[in-house]
Amino acid sequence: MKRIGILTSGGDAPGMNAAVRAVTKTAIHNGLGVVGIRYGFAGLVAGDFVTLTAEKVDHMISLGGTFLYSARFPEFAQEEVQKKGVEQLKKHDIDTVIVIGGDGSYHGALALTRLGINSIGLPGTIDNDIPCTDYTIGLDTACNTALEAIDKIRDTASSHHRVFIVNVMGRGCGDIAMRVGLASGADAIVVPERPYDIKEIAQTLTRGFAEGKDHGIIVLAEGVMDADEFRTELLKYGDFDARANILGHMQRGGSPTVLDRINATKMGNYAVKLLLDGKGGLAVGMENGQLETHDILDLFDDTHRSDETLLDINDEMTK
Ligand SMILES: Nc1ncnc2c1ncn2[C@@H]1O[C@H](COP(=O)(O)OP(=O)(O)O)[C@@H](O)[C@H]1O
Ligand SMILES: O=P(O)(O)OC[C@H]1O[C@](O)(COP(=O)(O)O)[C@@H](O)[C@@H]1O
Ligand SMILES: [Mg+2]
Repeated sequence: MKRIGILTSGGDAPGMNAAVRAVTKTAIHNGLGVVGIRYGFAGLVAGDFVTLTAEKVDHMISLGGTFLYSARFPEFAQEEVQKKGVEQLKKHDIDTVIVIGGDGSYHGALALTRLGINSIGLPGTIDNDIPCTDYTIGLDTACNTALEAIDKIRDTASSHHRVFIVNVMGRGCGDIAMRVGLASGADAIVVPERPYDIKEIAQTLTRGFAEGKDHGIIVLAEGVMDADEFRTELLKYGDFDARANILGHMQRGGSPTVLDRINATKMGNYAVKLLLDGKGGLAVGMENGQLETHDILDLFDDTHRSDETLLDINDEMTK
């Protein structure tokens, strides 16, 4: 093993830079070279490579986004395109790759391993939608950013006795909504993982206002439905003023939290050790704070399991 290539792919996530830094510093400590591949799999195929040094990654631990840039490059699903990527790696003496991204990016990591380049996947996505891990890099920062925004929305909601429907990211996964819903004291958390009764939510809020409540917050996962559509439906059954608010891409930015920095650093350090042991085709995850690995192939047959106890607790306090 000579040189590790590292790339970030799919949606960016706070902590990706911390993971790249950890990989670079660990690799250098072990006498290996590290090459940053810019723009995800698109840059891999184009040969957009940059040598990483300890100095280059030194201050990266606190920066949001990804300094290697990211891309969505669906063409990488085609084997002939993957082979072009492998040619580029061979040309640059890179024999192993670490891919930081979500479930889509793991397909790319597995394809590289099958073509002879041992690759390890690190879970870099705010969505927390990857099977066999209860944490993904960026989740904690995204939740804190959304929480801060909801706390502010609550101020204006109270002043005007309004209900706010706050749409948070997560694609088909409700984990961000479950976390920030509970942490913000939402009146309802609406996620794809669990059926909901919009009439019941509206009636509970109407009753709350009648009893002296001065605002309402509904945290809506983006995978359920559009926030405006939800508002229209809600107002059919409720007697109150309501506004819809989409938090959007702000949830992907910002300096990573302590948790995201520590976990990204642990995962980056671990990924290099796996490659040094000759491993490939593995995804690094975390369960109950402990690092774990799973065959990427097994992930594709599995689904992510959310901590639905958060919903149970919220339901018990709000219904
Ligand atoms: N089936 C696949 N085979 C190879 N590469 C893939 C495959 N699916 C996705 N990718 C690569 O991973 C990238 C990121 O995937 P995407 O689903 O957009 O985000 P994420 O990895 O964050 O879930 C894609 O743009 C593509 O380059
Ligand atoms: O940045 P885009 O292309 O608008 O995509 C938005 C999507 O990306 C995410 O922010 C992150 O998703 P991935 O990590 O799978 O790329 C989702 O929460 C959201 O649905
Ligand atoms: Mg994804």
